[in-house]
Amino acid sequence: MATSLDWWPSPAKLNLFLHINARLNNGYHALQSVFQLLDFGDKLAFEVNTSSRISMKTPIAGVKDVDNLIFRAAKALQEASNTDLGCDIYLEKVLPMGGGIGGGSSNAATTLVALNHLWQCHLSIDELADIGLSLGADVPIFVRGHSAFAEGVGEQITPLNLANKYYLVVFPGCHVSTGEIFTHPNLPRNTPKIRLQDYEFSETHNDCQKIVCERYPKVANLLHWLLEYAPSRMTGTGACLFSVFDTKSEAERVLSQLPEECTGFVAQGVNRSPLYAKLDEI
Ligand SMILES: C[C@@](CO)(OP(=O)(O)O)[C@H](O)COP(=O)(O)OP(=O)(O)OC[C@H]1O[C@@H](n2ccc(N)nc2=O)[C@H](O)[C@@H]1O
Ligand SMILES: Nc1ncnc2c1ncn2[C@@H]1O[C@H](COP(=O)(O)OP(=O)(O)O)[C@@H](O)[C@H]1O
Repeated sequence: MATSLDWWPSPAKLNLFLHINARLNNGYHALQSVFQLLDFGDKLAFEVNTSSRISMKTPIAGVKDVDNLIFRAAKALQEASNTDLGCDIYLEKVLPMGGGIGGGSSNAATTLVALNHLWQCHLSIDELADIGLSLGADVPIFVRGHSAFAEGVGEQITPLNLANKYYLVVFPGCHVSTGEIFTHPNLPRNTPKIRLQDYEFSETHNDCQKIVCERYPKVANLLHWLLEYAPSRMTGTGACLFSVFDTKSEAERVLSQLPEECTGFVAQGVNRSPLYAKLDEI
């Protein structure tokens, strides 16, 4: 690995709630959710070359480079901007994959925003968000870089200023496929829409949680355990769970007592993505 790489943050998100309002004709589902960005995540570094070659220097085990959302994002930007430039890409992965904390989508967004700057493509945020949506429903949120209320399949976004709570995020040690949950016959699919101004954590829920708990006892047991300490819920389609705290020390105390088979981290909720704090520094 090169000696001094310039790292770009790729933060995690939580779905503080997830209501499924309808099944759409294309098989997707209309949702409402609050996306809370966190001050914790993966890191990416890019070394620009003039050969137009895009190369993953730190491949992800089990994910082919052509399927890696980072590679796909770089390729999509190369095509959209007509640049002749390429890059070597380094990834420091800390977020569990398929955990509902958006690691892959965030990696794609960081790649789009960083390379737009490094390749001097001058695409607007709207253009980057459109490219992002073609890669995954959650990518536009990370491109726009603000905690948000989301509707539709996640593309209708209203930025939000949320209280900067501390979150204990726990990975129960099992992966849940998003497709598996959305195709389940018993998934609730007609939760009435709420108005953004009526949003309160305690008045909302995650429509995927019951099915995931039924199919994955590890998730159910861990949720039961966490609820003894703090308000707790599943994020996205799982399998990660989170608990909400007012102070970092309370969250860290519960982290230190986690059952052995789980891993977790404590992060603060942030309204603005650390990705944009990095851009500001440049
Ligand atoms: C529901 C969320 C909330 O954050 O779950 P997580 O993936 O984070 O757990 C996401 O929007 C997920 O987005 P993403 O993970 O990009 O999903 P995609 O790859 O686009 O879709 C995987 C599959 O899930 C189903 N799907 C996904 C999103 C959606 N709004 N309706 C769906 O029915 C479709 O069957 C699709 O084929
Ligand atoms: N750079 C990447 N990081 C994580 N996952 C990726 C990446 N590229 C492709 N994937 C694929 O996307 C899937 C979902 O990943 P991720 O976004 O981390 O989970 P989730 O959508 O549940 O939050 C992974 O299981 C993996 O197969």
